[in-house]
Amino acid sequence: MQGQLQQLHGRTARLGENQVSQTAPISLHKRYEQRTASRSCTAPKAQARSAKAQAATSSNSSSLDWKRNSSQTPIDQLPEPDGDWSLPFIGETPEFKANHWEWARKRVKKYGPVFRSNIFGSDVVVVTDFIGLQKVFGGAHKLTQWMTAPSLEILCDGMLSASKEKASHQKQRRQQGAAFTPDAMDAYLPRVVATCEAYLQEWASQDSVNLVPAMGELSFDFAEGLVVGLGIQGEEKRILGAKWQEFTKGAITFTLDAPGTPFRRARKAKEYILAAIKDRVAEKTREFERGSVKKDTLLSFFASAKVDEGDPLNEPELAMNVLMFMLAGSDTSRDAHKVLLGILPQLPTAILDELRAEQRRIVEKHGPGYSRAAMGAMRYADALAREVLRIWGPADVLFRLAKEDFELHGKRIKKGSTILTSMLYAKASDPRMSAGDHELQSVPLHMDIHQLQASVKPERWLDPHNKLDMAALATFGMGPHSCLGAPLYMQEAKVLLAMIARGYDVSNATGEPVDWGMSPNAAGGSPAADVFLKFTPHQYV
Ligand code: HEM
Repeated sequence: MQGQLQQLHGRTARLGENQVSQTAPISLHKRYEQRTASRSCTAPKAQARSAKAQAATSSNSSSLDWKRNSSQTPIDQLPEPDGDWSLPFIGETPEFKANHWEWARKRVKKYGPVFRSNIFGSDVVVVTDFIGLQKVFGGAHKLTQWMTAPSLEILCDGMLSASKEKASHQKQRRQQGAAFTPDAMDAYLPRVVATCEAYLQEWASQDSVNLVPAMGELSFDFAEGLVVGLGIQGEEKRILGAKWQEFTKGAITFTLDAPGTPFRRARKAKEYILAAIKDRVAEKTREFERGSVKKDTLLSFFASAKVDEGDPLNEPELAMNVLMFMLAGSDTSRDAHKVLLGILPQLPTAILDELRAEQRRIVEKHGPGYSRAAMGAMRYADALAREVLRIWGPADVLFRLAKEDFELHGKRIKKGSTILTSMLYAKASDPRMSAGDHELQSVPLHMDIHQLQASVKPERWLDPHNKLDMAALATFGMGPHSCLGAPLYMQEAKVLLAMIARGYDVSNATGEPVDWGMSPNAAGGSPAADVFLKFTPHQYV
């Protein structure tokens, strides 16, 4: 399901109709060479330079700050960003897709933290640090406008345009936000627990589990079950899952609506899915009419918020919202769970020991169940899940449109420019994490998934001096459009980690260390080849 709702839940997005993002996969050997290229010791000078350059940087969402022009020079006298957008169509896409870090690193060194490029057939202004992200995302609806691929807009029947204007977006967010409150999270918890239990038991009964397809099934189950709660099983579920794949594969593509095109297949798949959820939506509408609504799914919380706002319940519109929630929550979660579970066999023993020790303390205090209090006490599991998202999070790029001319790092971003925010490079160069090596080697040590001993440090999230919040992950976006589903993903991740820590050993049945590829969304995929895990029951807690 590579073609996901890229802008709603931010993976490497492809822009509209002239998006040709596939490049030839590079060989494993080549990938290794690129990864290790110029990996040398960190220069203290570079460290100091980097820390100084970003001393004022904070990614805390509370400090999201924007000002149209922070320089002394009038905007129309500022220079435009440097860079190369002379190559039309393919532009720098192959280099970007092959190795996002290296592509950004070279250009930041040459042009500074904001430069221009041509990616996926569009001229873009690239923003690569947290100062820039704060301005671009914090300035939503004023300096910048949310954007997505035309194919997706059409498939969602124009509903995504609500995200573009302040008033409609705020209203939409209020209503959608009702599905992610702490009370809503409590309502979903039993289903999350039951789903994780069932999958872990099933995986333990198998000789080995193919990581990526298994996480695809799990995430689809989470998405379908928590959003709409169809309660389907067997063949019916298999067909719906297949239709879902067709829909998401064709959601970001050329808008050519002809027989056999991905867009036509996606449109047909969408109609099938909407028909499948129609009855459940109608049932929910009747519950409202009877005044006996059972709040147990995202749909029910969202519909209640609409009623509270005095909006009449319209079944087709509810169904489209269900589709959007599922779209937002499935592939991103699959990719995040894939890394969370895939790295377990390679994690330093001390981390696994601490995870189990925390679960022992929690069970002693709260009992074996998964209550709100028990979930709240899982601070180490929470920190580990964040750390994995930080290192190899699904969203490494988001796009925005400049609504008006504004200044960034002394450059003029012109109204109408497409802005590509590199969340991956912003994290790589985050002075709270990087020792400066992001300037010297393509993958900085603090984000190197192939060197977990050095990169994974859950404790950095537990030290209040670091002042890290979810925005520091960048992977959930920042500012007014930031991910509403983050608490739901974190709940799933914590339950999975807790159950594994209490009762399973996870080993790599492939026999070789996992090759995660060049970056989370690099051409060639991540992981670069099938990974098989073995789940062995072991009563630790
Ligand atoms: C690891 C999992 C996830 C990741 C990495 C992720 C990432 C993101 C990102 C980056 C955005 C911001 C997009 C932008 O600014 O253009 C976003 C928005 C959103 N996400 Fe997620 N997401 C995840 C899971 C979920 C889940 C499980 C749901 C719900 C079922 C969800 C619902 C949403 C919604 C509704 C928005 C739109 C917010 C708005 O525009 O106001 N996400 N997500």
